[in-house]
Amino acid sequence: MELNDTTDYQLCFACGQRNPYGLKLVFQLENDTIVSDFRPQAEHQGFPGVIHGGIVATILDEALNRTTMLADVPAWTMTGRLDIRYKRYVPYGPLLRVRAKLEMQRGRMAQASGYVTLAEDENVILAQAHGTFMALSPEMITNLMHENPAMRDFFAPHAQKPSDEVAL
Ligand SMILES: CCCCCCCCCCCCCC(=O)SCCNC(=O)CCNC(=O)[C@H](O)C(C)(C)COP(=O)(O)OP(=O)(O)OC[C@H]1O[C@@H](n2cnc3c(N)ncnc32)[C@H](O)[C@@H]1OP(=O)(O)O
Repeated sequence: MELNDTTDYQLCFACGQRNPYGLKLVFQLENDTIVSDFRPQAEHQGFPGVIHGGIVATILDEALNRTTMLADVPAWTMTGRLDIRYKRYVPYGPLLRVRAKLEMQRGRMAQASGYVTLAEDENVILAQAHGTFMALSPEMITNLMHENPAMRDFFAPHAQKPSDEVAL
């Protein structure tokens, strides 16, 4: 199962390795959870020494989103709802870890939860989140593949063969 974009797109703000302004997160599967370590840069601060809450939200959003790849029917999803509790300020300096798990999937909807912690001690929970995610519609996937042929492999389980493709 491919958790990271290896196509020539790679512009996602959170995970795109070609996005010069992005966070360049790389995800791994670990015991049914999605994990990524992240070392914030100076530009990710809000208050001095404090990582901006929007950056923390992005990390959680992206990790929770990835858990839908662990569903019985893996799917790429859009975030419908994201609830975050910022428990402690996220410090600029130490390596951080985000870990997320799939809570449930029903039809096109999935729910997931996760944490941002210090990488060296996952007992130090800095922020936690719960979210609802909706599988991309077949029409949206077809459009994405039409506009970005490299995504065909990425979405292969859902892909229509070229001969099936409807004129857009
Ligand atoms: C090569 C590939 C590379 C890929 C790039 C790398 C990966 C990048 C990954 C990036 C990841 C980045 C992540 C991002 O940044 S994703 C971007 C941020 N999110 C969005 O832009 C989403 C915008 N909203 C929508 O598109 C639609 O509203 C969605 C898709 C969410 C639903 O619209 P849809 O038309 O599908 O459904 P419906 O409206 O008919 O509703 C049907 C039912 O579904 C349930 N429901 C619906 N909404 C919610 C909700 N909010 N909470 C709870 N439940 C919800 C509810 O039961 C509802 O029934 P009812 O209650 O109405 O009766």
